[in-house]
Amino acid sequence: MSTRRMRKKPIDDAKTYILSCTDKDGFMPRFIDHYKGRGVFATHPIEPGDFVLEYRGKLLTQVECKSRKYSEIESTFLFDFQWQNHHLCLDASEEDGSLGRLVNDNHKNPNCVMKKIIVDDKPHLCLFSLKKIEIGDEIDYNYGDSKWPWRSKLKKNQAPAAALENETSPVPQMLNDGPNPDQTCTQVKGLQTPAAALENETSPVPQMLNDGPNPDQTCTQVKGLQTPAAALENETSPVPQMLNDGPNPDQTCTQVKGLQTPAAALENETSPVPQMLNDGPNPDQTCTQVKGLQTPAAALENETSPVPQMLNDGPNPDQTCTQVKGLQTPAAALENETSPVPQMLNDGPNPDQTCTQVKGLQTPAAALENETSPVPQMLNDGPNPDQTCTQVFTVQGFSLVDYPYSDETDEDGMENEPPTPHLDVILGQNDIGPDVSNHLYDSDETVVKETCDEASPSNHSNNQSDDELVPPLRRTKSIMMDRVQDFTHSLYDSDSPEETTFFKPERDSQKLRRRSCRPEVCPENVKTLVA
Ligand SMILES: C[S@@+](CC[C@H](N)C(=O)[O-])C[C@H]1O[C@@H](n2cnc3c(N)ncnc32)[C@H](O)[C@@H]1O
Repeated sequence: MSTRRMRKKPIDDAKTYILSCTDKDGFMPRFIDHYKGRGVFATHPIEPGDFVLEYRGKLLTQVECKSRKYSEIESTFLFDFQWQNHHLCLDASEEDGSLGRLVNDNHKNPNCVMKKIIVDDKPHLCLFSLKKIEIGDEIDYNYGDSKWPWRSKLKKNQAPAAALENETSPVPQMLNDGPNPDQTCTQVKGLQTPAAALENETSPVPQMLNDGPNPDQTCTQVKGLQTPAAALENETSPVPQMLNDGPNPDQTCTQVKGLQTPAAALENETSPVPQMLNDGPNPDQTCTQVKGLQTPAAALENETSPVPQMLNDGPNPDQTCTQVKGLQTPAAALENETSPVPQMLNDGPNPDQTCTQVKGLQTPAAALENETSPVPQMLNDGPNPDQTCTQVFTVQGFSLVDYPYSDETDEDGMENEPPTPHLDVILGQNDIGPDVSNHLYDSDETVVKETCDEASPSNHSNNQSDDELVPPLRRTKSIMMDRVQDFTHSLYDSDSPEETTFFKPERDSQKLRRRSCRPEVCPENVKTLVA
């Protein structure tokens, strides 16, 4: 008799983890180097087509996303995509301990691809493997058609200066821990449904290790998103107004206020885009972290450190003690072998912290700042393509450093090439691996069928075309979801050809920044903090 365990359908697997708001077992974050930062590595073999990780974060409208101010580093955690004619952004800039956000870019030979998965009428971004992934392999995927600085070999022998960046940088975000209450409404609900419970029976994901999101916050959000009452309220809008009540008053009052400035309010009146305005960064989180990042000691260390490689594998201990413990200590590694839920041991952010930051992000001062920014902060149009290209290269400042691990050869001619047309990306994608659809599974069930009710208000798209809402350049930078369909359409059809996802280019800063050790990934910081 065969003892072979039946393989769970990848799509169901994905849903399980989406609903439980946990990461799958079999992956570990590890510090790679000062340029690449952390990466995610397989600790178990992965079959082609397998669900890998969710790219978790806060689901925002692009309008809201643009109204927020992100640091350069934060910006690299923004993932724009389209869904049902809505232009959304997954903001994974908060260090919530999830692994999906730590997966690095590989545009040449990625082993994973991002897909949209709809659960409870809400889109999620998930990585699926394109090929067999062995233990020890780094998980990666193509960030999209963009001249990401690390793809080019540029100036050499210029030492990066993270310390300088720390002095001037507006609060890198990757420090805090604990699940973001904004994110998990649906997930929390999902955790408690019988269906989820059943699914979890076959899942190796224990659910109860963390405190989880604040139920009050979550309920409100879920209400906002899903009750018929909310739909009624939106009589003038074809799209449900997913305006939640905002965060716990202790936390992000200012931010919520900031989000609801008259301009935003006007926008909301006419915008067909669901207003998934959640409450931004958790105020609790970043104060300590920021402190941790900006202490003179840390700065000095960054300046003088000869870049030790591989000493640690995770975030700055100052920030995420619990998280680091859970995720990254050797003990945690062992734990990971037996426990698939390394993420949820901590207890969320401290409400005291980021009020100031949040304020700073949203106050009129921030708006003024935007006025002087070379990057237009407009509602739907995003940056001018030209500006953006420059921005990608100059704002991030990567071009200043010798990126020793560039995966681009000089022959690639990336340096002087204009942004690759979208079509090239699609074609390029065909090269990234074999068609693995046969290895997946054959399911008649699609995520969309399962969760997207035709009558759902969220399906009432406006007449505006994508072109009107999304600037062409963004498209050129997008990760085309549909290219994934080559091998995944047999799985589900949650993507429509026009739907795209892509990371945002850096938008806010005008300065050339240099960077080396990002504090949250600096081994020396970890050492110091651990000591
Ligand atoms: C979404 S984050 C990925 C996690 C990141 N490595 C970290 O430690 O937080 C994107 C950032 O990772 C780095 N990165 C991603 N892919 C890279 C690559 N192929 N080479 C070098 N750096 C990369 C860049 O700094 C980029 O801004």
